Amino acid sequence: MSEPVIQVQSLSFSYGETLVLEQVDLEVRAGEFLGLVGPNAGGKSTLLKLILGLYELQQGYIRVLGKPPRLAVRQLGYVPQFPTFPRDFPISVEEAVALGRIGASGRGLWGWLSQSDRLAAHQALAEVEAEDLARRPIGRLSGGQLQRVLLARALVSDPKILILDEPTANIDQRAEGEIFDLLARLNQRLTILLVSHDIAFISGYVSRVACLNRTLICHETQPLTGDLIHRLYGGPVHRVEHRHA
Ligand SMILES: Nc1ncnc2c1ncn2[C@@H]1O[C@H](COP(=O)(O)OP(=O)(O)OP(=O)(O)O)[C@@H](O)[C@H]1O
Repeated sequence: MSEPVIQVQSLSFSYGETLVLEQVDLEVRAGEFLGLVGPNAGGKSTLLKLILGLYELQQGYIRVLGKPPRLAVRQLGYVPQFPTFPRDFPISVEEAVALGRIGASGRGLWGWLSQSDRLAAHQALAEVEAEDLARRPIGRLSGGQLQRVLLARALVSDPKILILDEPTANIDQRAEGEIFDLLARLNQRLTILLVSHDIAFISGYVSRVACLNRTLICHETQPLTGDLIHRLYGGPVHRVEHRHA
């Protein structure tokens, strides 16, 4: 079995008085394509942000590539649920993608783009089949095109793990299929952790599904059953046995 690249143990997290993650254990192994599913407000984005080192750990243990999250962040590519720049930001696609590299390198956001930044941006855009968009203003993209560009921005720093939060929430089914075909290809060289609401759709692509509704409800390799989905979205929340391949 391949080595674990993300290890989460006994993780609990609260916003003020509100407990949103309780005793979560999760392991992602090198080469996996793990789908993290669950109802709204189940804590999925919070778990991703803890893995990315964006939030301070309160209780429990996280290691990413064997290191505390903040020390591993440059080896992670992140596609957030909502882009962090406004759509009318006056920059080109090429510049927006290259900014992903500047963030990862620790240089200031407004450092000049070097020739190698531009080259890396073009390579990342080629990898997501969007090189033709390089000169386009970032505000003039369709939802599907913007998602590709955000994916290129996550790839530009040459990460080992790709983390995506609902990457296809606002695009049509055809564009969604194209993005997932692309992710399946990227999974040949990268570990992927992806949050989604759509269990039925992602189960055709992912190698494993973990279900989160405050606690980790399942950690499956088998197809999801109606009973499990009921427990996840409808019934009372309790932990069930984790099963590994
Ligand atoms: N910065 C914050 N401050 C306070 N509460 C927050 C914050 N971020 C999230 N929450 C709350 O924590 C809970 C879990 O939110 P989170 O975004 O992690 O869930 P999610 O499973 O990703 O939801 P969704 O599927 O709707 O995106 C929700 O009740 C949310 O309102």
